This record gives sequence, C-alpha cells and structure tokens, in this order.
Amino acid sequence: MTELLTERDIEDAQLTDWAVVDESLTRTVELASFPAAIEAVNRVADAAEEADHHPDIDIRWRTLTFTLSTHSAGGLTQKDVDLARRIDALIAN
Ligand SMILES: C[C@H](O)[C@H](O)[C@H]1CNC2=NC(N)=NC(=O)C2=N1
Repeated sequence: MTELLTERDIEDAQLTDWAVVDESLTRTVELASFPAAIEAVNRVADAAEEADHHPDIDIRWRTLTFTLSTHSAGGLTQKDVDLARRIDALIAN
C-alpha cells in the first residue's frame, strides 16, 4: 500500500485530469464561485481525514490546485491514486 508506484503504474491508472510533476500528482480545477470552491475543499478535507491521507491544496479565488504525494514514502503510492479518484468524484458534484 505504501510502496512507490512506477511510471507504468501511474499511466495504467488513467488519471486523465492529473499530471505528474516532481513526483507528485497535480490537478487544477476551476469551480463556479469562491463559495463553491471552499465547499469542494471541505468535501475533500473530510475524505482526506477519513483516509488519513492529505493533499496540498492551493486556493486562488475559485481555482483549486490539488497536489498529491505520499510524504512518508517520498513519492507516489496507491494512496495518491485512490485520493485522486476521490477528489475527481467530489469536485464533480
Ligand atoms: C500518522 C499519519 O498516518 C501520517 O502522518 C500521514 C497523514 N497524512 C499524510 N498525507 C500525505 N499526503 N502523506 C503522508 O505521508 C501522510 N502521512
């Protein structure tokens, strides 16, 4: 679970809205408004607490950038792929 993933593993995960940057996964998304962005952040925060795996989140008005990596492993693990999928679902609402 906390093993580092290979580039091939990441490709196979088909996270189409995410980019790999500096051994992290990153996705930027523009919400409808600042309140909508903050609500999305709150949904992601709840999911992160539940999973005990936490994204870096940059908030600029209604644009959010999520950056995922597993700090304890020093790179990307299945936890990041799982959290990316959760975030995709939570910001689609
Ligand atoms: C003790 C607890 O499991 C760790 O501190 C968790 C919390 N959230 C975390 N989040 C992320 N992104 N990487 C970690 O290594 C990490 N470690």
